[in-house]
Amino acid sequence: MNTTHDQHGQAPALELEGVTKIYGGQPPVPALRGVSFTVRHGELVAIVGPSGSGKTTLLHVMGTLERPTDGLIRIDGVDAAGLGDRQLAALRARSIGFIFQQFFLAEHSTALENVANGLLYAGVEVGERRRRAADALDRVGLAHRSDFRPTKMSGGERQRVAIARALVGRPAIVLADEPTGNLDSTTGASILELLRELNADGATIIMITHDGDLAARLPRQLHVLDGRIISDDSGASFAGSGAYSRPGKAE
Ligand SMILES: Nc1ncnc2c1ncn2[C@@H]1O[C@H](COP(=O)(O)OP(=O)(O)OP(=O)(O)O)[C@@H](O)[C@H]1O
Repeated sequence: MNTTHDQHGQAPALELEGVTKIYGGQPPVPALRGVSFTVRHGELVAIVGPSGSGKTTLLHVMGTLERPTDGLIRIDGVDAAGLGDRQLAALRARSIGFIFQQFFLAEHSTALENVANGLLYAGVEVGERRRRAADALDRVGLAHRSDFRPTKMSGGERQRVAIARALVGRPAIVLADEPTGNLDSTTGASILELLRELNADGATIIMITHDGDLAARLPRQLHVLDGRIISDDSGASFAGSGAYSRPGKAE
């Protein structure tokens, strides 16, 4: 596959071409069956499908947490298949931010320490890590909670800390796995709005969800069924104000 650079010579944030994933066993389970798509810098994309359709497998493969059985993955123009495990871990630390339904915060560390730890493997010295973490907490509206531990925070606040941690290294892509799944609908809506604001500010975000209504609120939806992308809908109308609409951005 040849990387398609845009008019500024920039490679896409993420490219998948003919990706398959077959889990071994008797019988083998084909979880992904020839998945191809491109996500450009600055996009906000939902990957939506029912339980068992392959979303989690796709997230793991996009995030280089698992290698595909076949096919190509490029992160910011870098071919993941050509990298050994240590180089892949370095690419992941530099280029990918993760947000999970269960937050996965260190309970005994403060919000600031949790976010600063997002830079542990990026070769940034400790003072700078803390400065950038404070900035990231400010971006998610939690500057006043820097010294709180997650145990003293609401679910929505915990997810904001996790989002700050994912964004603190300014990765090429942020992968969010059901980020509102553990939250009530009002808090979930505010987290979705935050993701839209961060995207309007330049972050490239891919959100996995089983919730079609949630997906419909993002500018592009990739529908997954039985390990295949069955549709790629761009330019859907926004349920919100439209302030973050990016007409012509998603192709
Ligand atoms: N480690 C594994 N070993 C064997 N089969 C697996 C494994 N992980 C997932 N599968 C199978 O691969 C298919 C896709 O699973 P996957 O978890 O990716 O779907 P999903 O869309 O994320 O589902 P959910 O929304 O329920 O989490 C399913 O048939 C599942 O049973």
